[in-house]
Amino acid sequence: MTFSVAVAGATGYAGGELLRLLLGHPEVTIGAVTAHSRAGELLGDHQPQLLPLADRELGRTDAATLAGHDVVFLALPHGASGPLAAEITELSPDAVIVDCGADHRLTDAAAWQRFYGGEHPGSWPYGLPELPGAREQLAGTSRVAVPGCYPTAATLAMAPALAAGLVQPDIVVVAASGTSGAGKSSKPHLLGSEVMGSLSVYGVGGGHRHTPEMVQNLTLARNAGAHPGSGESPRTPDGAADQVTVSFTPMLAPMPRGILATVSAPLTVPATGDSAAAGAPTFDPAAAPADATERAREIYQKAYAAEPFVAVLPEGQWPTTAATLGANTCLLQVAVDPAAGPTGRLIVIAAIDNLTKGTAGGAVQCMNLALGLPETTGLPTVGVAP
Ligand SMILES: NC(=O)C1=CN([C@@H]2O[C@H](COP(=O)(O)OP(=O)(O)OC[C@H]3O[C@@H](n4cnc5c(N)ncnc54)[C@H](OP(=O)(O)O)[C@@H]3O)[C@@H](O)[C@H]2O)C=CC1
Ligand SMILES: CC(=O)N[C@@H](CCC(=O)OP(=O)(O)O)C(=O)O
Repeated sequence: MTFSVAVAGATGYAGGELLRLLLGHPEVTIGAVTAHSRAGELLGDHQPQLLPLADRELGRTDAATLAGHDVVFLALPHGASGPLAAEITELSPDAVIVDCGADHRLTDAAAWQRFYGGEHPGSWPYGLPELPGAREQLAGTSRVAVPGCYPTAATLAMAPALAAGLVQPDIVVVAASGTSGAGKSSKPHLLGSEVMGSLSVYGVGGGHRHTPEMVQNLTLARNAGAHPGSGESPRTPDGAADQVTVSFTPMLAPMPRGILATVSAPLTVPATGDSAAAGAPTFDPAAAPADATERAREIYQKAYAAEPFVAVLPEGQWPTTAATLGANTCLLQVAVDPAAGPTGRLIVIAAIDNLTKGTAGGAVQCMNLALGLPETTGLPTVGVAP
């Protein structure tokens, strides 16, 4: 038996990548493919890379067209998926709905209000299976909120260090993204002549809407590590004070896809090995390797040993976006700068393809979990390099 899937937003970048992956998925058949301004046109006119679907007519993005499928992927602008999901559910109560947009990612209504505005649409199970507890929530779910692309890279980069108590909860993220992250609709700052041959920043000073998502994920990772049912008390009696802080600076890189993130935080224990420093590490510095970078590598290798899509590269190798293109992978490398600040600083480099592990690949990974399929079904781990 195969599962029928529909893709709303099939003319967009996320929709196109979803269809590329779904065409190679052995357990699904592709049903409705829908669009907004291009409804009624042929998919092949907008996604020429999807040759087997070139003659498919684009349907309208409405509940009637999307109902009757086992799975519906929504790859629509922010705000469009909440009401549509409710209408689809009325017609197809058992459908699995996977939302690639931001509408259902945040649990904190105040953060939603501040960064997105309008009424908080509520939160759905968060689609990053590698986050503590998430895989269990996603198994058999009928709702998935696919993470933002930058939060995927930043969370995978820093969660193990926070969970292990290796770093203080004071995180700095600087990440460069390819232009497809901004979607297909033309924007003046994304014209070829503005982007080519130039690297630029935006959302500087805490203004980017992915900041609260990173805070949410990294706080969860830290707390999961701090007291994972061991009877240990939380680090502070006041839950809010336990929150991780994130300073995030995004950059636009002159390339179509890929994210390279540099994520760093001060160590809890000085890199030189003096264990009398601030923080309450759950790892044992006395039993860990003397070299701080080696210590960090050990924590990351252990954290991701069983993860099919996250790899800590061999010592001396650094992640590149090219090595992840088209693959549902996140490549990591860690280093400690012992001279940075009083304790030294952990630096983690993460590379993903924003459209694959950063959106559509992550979405298919979650669909697999929701449907009870092996998590890796239909997902490439081999990148297209150079
Ligand atoms: N690009 C990325 O790297 C990532 C994207 N996402 C999320 O995925 C979603 C889609 O992004 P992306 O593919 O990049 O965007 P695009 O701009 O490339 O595509 C948008 C799609 O939505 C359709 N659409 C436009 N307006 C409406 C509307 N009012 N109602 C219904 N459908 C509409 C478009 O149809 P038509 O062409 O017919 O107008 C098109 O199919 C967004 O929520 C985005 O935040 C998440 C993570 C990363
Ligand atoms: C380069 C670029 O512009 N990237 C997008 C993020 C893409 C993404 O993850 O999207 P959503 O949160 O919108 O789903 C941005 O910074 O707004």
